[in-house]
Amino acid sequence: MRTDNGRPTPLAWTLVIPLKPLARAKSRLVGPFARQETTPLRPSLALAFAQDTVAAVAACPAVRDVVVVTDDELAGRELGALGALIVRDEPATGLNAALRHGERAVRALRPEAAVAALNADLPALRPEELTAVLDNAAQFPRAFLADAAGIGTTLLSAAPGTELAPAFGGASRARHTASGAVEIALAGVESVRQDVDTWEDLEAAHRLGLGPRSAEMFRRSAESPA
Ligand SMILES: Nc1nc2c(ncn2[C@@H]2O[C@H](COP(=O)(O)OP(=O)(O)OP(=O)(O)O)[C@@H](O)[C@H]2O)c(=O)[nH]1
Ligand SMILES: C=C(OP(=O)(O)O)C(=O)O
Repeated sequence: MRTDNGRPTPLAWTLVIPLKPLARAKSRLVGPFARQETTPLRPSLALAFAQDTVAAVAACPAVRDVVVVTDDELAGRELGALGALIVRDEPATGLNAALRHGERAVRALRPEAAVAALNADLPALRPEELTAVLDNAAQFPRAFLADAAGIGTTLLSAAPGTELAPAFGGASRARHTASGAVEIALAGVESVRQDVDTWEDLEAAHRLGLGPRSAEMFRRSAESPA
């Protein structure tokens, strides 16, 4: 479809964001608080990352709906308060099953939706960089963005009428390429690539500029006694 000025009509996207139960999330995130085995900081960091991710997605003009697939009660409440629609992780059989379930829920509600899966651990995410990625993705039936490490994936998109066919987890960049998805080759979208699994990732996201909730949790974590 084209607008009066001849440009293609921008797609209205629905983003599907998967989130593990917070108590099990971010198991590789070992920082200055590492020896505090029972620390509540790791789940709180995971929640803060998800809140900053969802807030940035909700502020992106290309996005119509944000769907979070999670069984976590607290996260469901907090992310719902930011405008996300919460879908229970009914399959409860891992990340890709959760994404397929979220995609089915979206397509039942909006059969013509353009859908993109996005990780919940992008605490430096900037709406304008997400817009650039989605505008680029709109040219292809399926597209993906590699993570900052160049091994994984932070976003996978599917045009209306195309299945997402997610293959996230570990070295998913190669799997998404092999599946026929087009790799998005954009510069200047570091905030969409910078997922946080380790403390070093969190420091890298801090250098890019963390969202407010993650910045506060980063400060508290860094000050916490080892
Ligand atoms: N709903 C749902 N989301 C998941 C599941 N597994 C992972 N995720 C989410 O998928 C994204 C990438 O997950 P991972 O890197 O595998 O898990 P993580 O908790 O972020 O980190 P690790 O514990 O270090 O693996 C994050 O947004 C997770 O919360 C799952 O089984 N169900
Ligand atoms: C799930 C993924 O991310 P990570 O395991 O790096 O969090 C992925 O890149 O497919």
